Amino acid sequence: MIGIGSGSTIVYAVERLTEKVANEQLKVVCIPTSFQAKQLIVQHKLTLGDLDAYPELDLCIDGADEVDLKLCLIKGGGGCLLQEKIVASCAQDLVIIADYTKDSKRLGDQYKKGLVDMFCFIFIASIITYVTLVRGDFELSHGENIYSIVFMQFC
Ligand SMILES: O=C[C@H](O)[C@H](O)[C@H](O)COP(=O)(O)O
Repeated sequence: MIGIGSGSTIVYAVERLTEKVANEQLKVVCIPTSFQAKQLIVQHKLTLGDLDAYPELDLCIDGADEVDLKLCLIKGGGGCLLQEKIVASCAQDLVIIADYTKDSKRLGDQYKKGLVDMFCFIFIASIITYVTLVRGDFELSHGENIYSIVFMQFC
């Protein structure tokens, strides 16, 4: 069981993994850290899994946005903030692949962006609480990534 990270660097690792799986007839299940990682796994015809079925991973491979002298990292520049940390936390080992462009004396010297992960279910739960308290009853419906709130009554 291997966690597969996101970004541009991980693509090389997935290509190599695909060759190894084919050449050595390995049985490997890949758990994605993002939608991009899921697509990468599917494109390479690797076996796709998830944490529900495989909560314990042998390894997780990922990239990084910046790496300092003590090997501390900035990650998540591609927006895979929470999911990649959850997948990595389920793995016995985490392998980070980074080239010299990610090298930094002090974190933040190179990578200056700040990102916030907004998880729909948390967002929606907050809206439900707020709206119930302030505005009264409503109906909530949702599709894959689309949420809509129909208010039954306005105060
Ligand atoms: O959210 C994205 C992930 O943390 C990536 O691993 C990180 O941004 C590095 O991506 P790249 O290999 O494209 O530099």
